[in-house]
Amino acid sequence: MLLETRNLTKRFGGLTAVNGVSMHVREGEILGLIGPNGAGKTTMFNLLTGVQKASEGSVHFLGKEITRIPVHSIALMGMARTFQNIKLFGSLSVIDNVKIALYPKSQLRMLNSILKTPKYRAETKRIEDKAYELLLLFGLESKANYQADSLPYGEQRYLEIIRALATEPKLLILDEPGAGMNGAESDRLVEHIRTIRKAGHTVLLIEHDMNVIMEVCDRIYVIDFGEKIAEGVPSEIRTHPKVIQAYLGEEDDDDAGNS
Ligand SMILES: Nc1ncnc2c1ncn2[C@@H]1O[C@H](COP(=O)(O)OP(=O)(O)OP(=O)(O)O)[C@@H](O)[C@H]1O
Repeated sequence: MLLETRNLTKRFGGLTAVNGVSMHVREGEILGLIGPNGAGKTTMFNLLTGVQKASEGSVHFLGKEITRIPVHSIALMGMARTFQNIKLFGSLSVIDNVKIALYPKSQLRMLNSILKTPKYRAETKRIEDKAYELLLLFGLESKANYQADSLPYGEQRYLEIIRALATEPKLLILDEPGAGMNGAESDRLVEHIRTIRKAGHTVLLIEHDMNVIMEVCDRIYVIDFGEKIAEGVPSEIRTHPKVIQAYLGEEDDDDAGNS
């Protein structure tokens, strides 16, 4: 098992944001975690990535308990994430944004770079090729030399995913990747996530948007009021009475808010 939570619980004072959630992610799958507004998705995400610490229960990654491990150590173990807010180097080119993410794994050393040794040149070429290969996955290769913040919103979010992939993570966690995208952008997102899976990556997708999740996930967990209310393949989730109830309840809330 790549990632596993056992009875994970997080309390904020009197409020239990996540309540005894057990879930697992298998290698090579695309797993979805969904739930209506305030269900506890962000809190789950923070517990998995180490940003917040559990009140009870545990998180295991690659067979090791990581419940109390600092966030940067978890990242070094191979858990990569994207952020809800775009965090690119906006004034740099698209390809330089990818290259920066590739450097920590590269063999470049200061001396090699000063002396411009053959090893340095070979490694620079390897990074350039790898960066193009990643851009190609998302159809961004023709925009490699554009300034990153000149890209449309959806493509900036794709670039964020590419940067996370560049670190060659064992697990990629995408936090609401479809948020703020228009219909065409989120359709392309679905295609790109499928491409990532074909390339052998394991993805945990945390989303509010049911459509994106239903299109790409192998399995789905649904939480509501901090508790797991359903798990299964998309067809099971789509027709699950508790899921329908949770999302319909949300629509009712929205109606009430709008009237
Ligand atoms: N730091 C915090 N202190 C107190 N309460 C919190 C904190 N973080 C989250 N909560 C509460 O925990 C519950 C779950 O919130 P969370 O943000 O995890 O839900 P969510 O599913 O991500 O919601 P959304 O889709 O609206 O972002 C909510 O009632 C929220 O108000």
